[in-house]
Amino acid sequence: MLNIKDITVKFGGLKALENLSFTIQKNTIHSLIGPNGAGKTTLFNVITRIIKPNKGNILFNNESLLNLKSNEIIYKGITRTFQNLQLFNYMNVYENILSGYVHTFNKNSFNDKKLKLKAYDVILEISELLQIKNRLFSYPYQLSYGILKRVEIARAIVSKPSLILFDEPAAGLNNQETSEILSILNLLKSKGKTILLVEHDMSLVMKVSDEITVINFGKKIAEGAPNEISLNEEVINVYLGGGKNVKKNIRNK
Ligand SMILES: Nc1ncnc2c1ncn2[C@@H]1O[C@H](COP(=O)(O)OP(=O)(O)OP(=O)(O)O)[C@@H](O)[C@H]1O
Repeated sequence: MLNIKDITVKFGGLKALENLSFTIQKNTIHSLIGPNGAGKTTLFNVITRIIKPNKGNILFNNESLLNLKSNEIIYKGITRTFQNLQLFNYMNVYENILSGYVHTFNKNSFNDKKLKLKAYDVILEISELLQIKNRLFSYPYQLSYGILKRVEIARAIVSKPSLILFDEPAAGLNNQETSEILSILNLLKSKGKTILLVEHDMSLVMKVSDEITVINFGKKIAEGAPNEISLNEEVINVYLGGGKNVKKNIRNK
């Protein structure tokens, strides 16, 4: 479904990504892991056309994404969530979710009653799925971080994308909220979605992933199923074996 082909991104003298290639199969949960600064968010920014790579290509269903502008990606069926919440604080939950849907409107159809009703139906369906229906008219400052994460997911899926990029959905969440994220990811997969997940919570990654790609300093160092990755010596050395992430994993178990 998504072919990342030989991507290199340079920031001045720093190679944030170097000849990175991997493929995400349709209707799978594919995780991208690696230490801080490995290049994970940079790859999300390349896929969503925020950053232009110096080299390589990204093919989505065999079509290059590099010919598109950032705001055209959604029409191809690709959406994302952000590492730090990017909700509109002056909008209520309904309006925030609607902001992920308005690309189907144009300036002549903004007052079209039928379209508004359709948007209402879709938002209701999505908010029911994510169990935030009773929060639709609350404002972000009134909600817990866990609920806000779900609102952001609702906004990302309201356009019915086929590929969703999740940038650290469990960051800052407690165990209960993290297990809700696990259920949401599995639910989306059961509905036919394909997911690219960037996440530091290894307990979540190991439980939810079909395939894992590991990068370090912008280069792929391993790829495989969770059981293979958790036994891979290089991955253990550079990422799983010590420091901050291990502490995080223990905290999240
Ligand atoms: N706009 C930029 N300008 C210069 N350097 C950047 C820029 N964006 C990222 N970098 C650098 O590129 C490297 C990769 O960063 P990136 O944010 O992609 O890592 P990451 O794997 O997502 O890290 P984390 O797990 O901490 O979120 C880092 O060394 C970072 O400092």
